[in-house]
Amino acid sequence: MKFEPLPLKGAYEIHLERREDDRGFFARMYCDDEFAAQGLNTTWVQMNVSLSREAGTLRGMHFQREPAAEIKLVRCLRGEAFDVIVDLRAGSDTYGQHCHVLLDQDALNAIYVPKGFAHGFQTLSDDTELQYCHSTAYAPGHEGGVNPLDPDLGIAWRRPVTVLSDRDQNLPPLAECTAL
Ligand SMILES: Cc1cn([C@H]2C[C@H](O)[C@@H](COP(=O)(O)OP(=O)(O)O[C@H]3O[C@@H](C)C(=O)[C@@H](O)[C@H]3O)O2)c(=O)[nH]c1=O
Repeated sequence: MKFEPLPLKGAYEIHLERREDDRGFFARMYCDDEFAAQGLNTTWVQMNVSLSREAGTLRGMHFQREPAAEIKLVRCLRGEAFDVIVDLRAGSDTYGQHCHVLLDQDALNAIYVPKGFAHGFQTLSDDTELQYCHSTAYAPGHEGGVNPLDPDLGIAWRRPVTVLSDRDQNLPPLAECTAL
């Protein structure tokens, strides 16, 4: 596995390494030892999958507050997604800034999202499936979000938004979010 730091401190793009042979390939998706050596989380309590049928679907920007703040490890199992994180950490030099990774079934990559970030994505192909590992259990009472279309965030979504849940349409702008 290769850990490539993203512009926002603590976040990484992770590249799985293929061992190719005439049958196909083998790759390690997660490794306690390698994550620990990078100082990353090694305790995952929930694994989720989502399928978005229509290209252009947008989900986000989501987070959970303490005491349920979570770290996420996100991969694309099918299709392609423009995956974005926003730094909402109190006192962070990069508060309010975002960065992205193109998650792609063929690229065999993943994004590591530290605590204190909002996360979201837009699908770039039909029937895109994302898999998440979470460090903390789902806690609806501690969920929060920031509006993915807020001009103050300035996220250049890759295509017209085709599907956005009612909840996500009504998320508050960055200016109304309190730091995490
Ligand atoms: C996130 C989650 C949702 N649910 C339920 C609640 C609801 O009935 C249904 C769909 O939930 P949502 O509308 O919140 O799904 P979705 O909008 O896909 O939420 C996800 O968005 C991306 C961007 C993330 O980063 C994830 O952590 C998660 O917040 O699934 C669970 O049972 N467990 C969970 O862990």
